[in-house]
Amino acid sequence: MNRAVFTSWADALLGTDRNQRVRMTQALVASGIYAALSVIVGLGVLLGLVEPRPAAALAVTVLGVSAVFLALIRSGANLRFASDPALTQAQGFFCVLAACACYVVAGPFRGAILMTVMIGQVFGIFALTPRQARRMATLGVTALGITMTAGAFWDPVRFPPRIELLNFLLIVLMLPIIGWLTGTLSAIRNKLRQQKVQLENALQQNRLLATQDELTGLSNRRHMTTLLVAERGRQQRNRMPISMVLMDIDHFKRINDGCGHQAGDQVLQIFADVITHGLRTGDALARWGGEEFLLMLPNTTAEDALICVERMRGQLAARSFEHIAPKLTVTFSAGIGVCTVDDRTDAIIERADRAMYRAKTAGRNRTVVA
Ligand SMILES: Nc1nc2c(ncn2[C@@H]2O[C@H](COP(=O)(O)OP(=O)(O)OP(=O)(O)O)[C@@H](O)[C@H]2O)c(=O)[nH]1
Repeated sequence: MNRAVFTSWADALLGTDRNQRVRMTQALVASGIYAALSVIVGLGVLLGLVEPRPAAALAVTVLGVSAVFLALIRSGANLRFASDPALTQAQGFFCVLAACACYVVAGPFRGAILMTVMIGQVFGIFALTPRQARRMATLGVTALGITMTAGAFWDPVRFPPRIELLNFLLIVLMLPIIGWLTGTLSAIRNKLRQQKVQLENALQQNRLLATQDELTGLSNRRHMTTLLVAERGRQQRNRMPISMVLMDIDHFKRINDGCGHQAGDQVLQIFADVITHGLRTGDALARWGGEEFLLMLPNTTAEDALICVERMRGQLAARSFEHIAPKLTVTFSAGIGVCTVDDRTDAIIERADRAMYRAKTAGRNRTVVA
């Protein structure tokens, strides 16, 4: 069978969702084990060791219930059980009941049936918490204990008490050990999952730090350089001017010295917030240095950039800084450089920088076009 045909068959049988495929595969393996068990019990019938009617009833019930589990998972109905979507607890509970019934039906080879309960426990590794694994082991010991005691009490010929006692001791020894192993493995699995989430978060944080300024959340200088290169690439096609605006907060040192470094930080954050809110899609603002910001306005002439910057000046003037320090006002000086297709980016930023310094020397709180 070629690969594409195999994949489409696998998709039809298991579904396409990754988690559901895992659950479906596990339920199919469990069904396979029940089917194999039914065949072995059937052989017991052929060999005259097992009664045919109870064996048939057991096989039909076990395979029927397995089919129900498969249908629940394949249809997605299992997802309604948010705490255990793999239905592991229900399947484990059913496995214990099936093993008890099989133990009664199996006749002289019932000792071997005890292994099926253990297999049921091992399936718990995939989904049970350590507590649930212990509970499942306790359920197995209790249910089989009751079955063996009842057999020895009511039918001591078929269930000789001494053999039942030995079988029970075997179960008492094995199930708690498997339960403990299952619980330990499941704890390791949960820890690995937590570590994976922590690693993903740390990676995401690293990615942000590589492109963002931590204080203001704006693009950092490095990221802005990447954005500039990309925009210059687009400009080669659309041949529109790009305005570069350097903005510098006025007398920022006084704010730091008079109100404290923390107040200075807050002013930087508010400044970034006000300017960001005045941007169109495609515009970009970066923290270029300490209290210096670079604004990139694609497809924008110097006249339009000036209008835009003066609008931002008005928005900043309207913003209150009283909660940081009484009577505190914040202004900025800006220089605009316009970049055409043939200009070098760094030359235009330098030109905007010189224009910004002219705005400073001319009295601050103004914009100068280079
Ligand atoms: N709070 C705070 N201050 C910063 C940060 N980065 C740079 N600064 C300060 O920003 C101040 C910049 O001061 P100057 O370059 O002298 O300029 P200025 O006081 O703004 O004066 P003009 O630019 O001439 O209007 C310095 O005191 C820096 O320490 C920061 O992240 N947080």
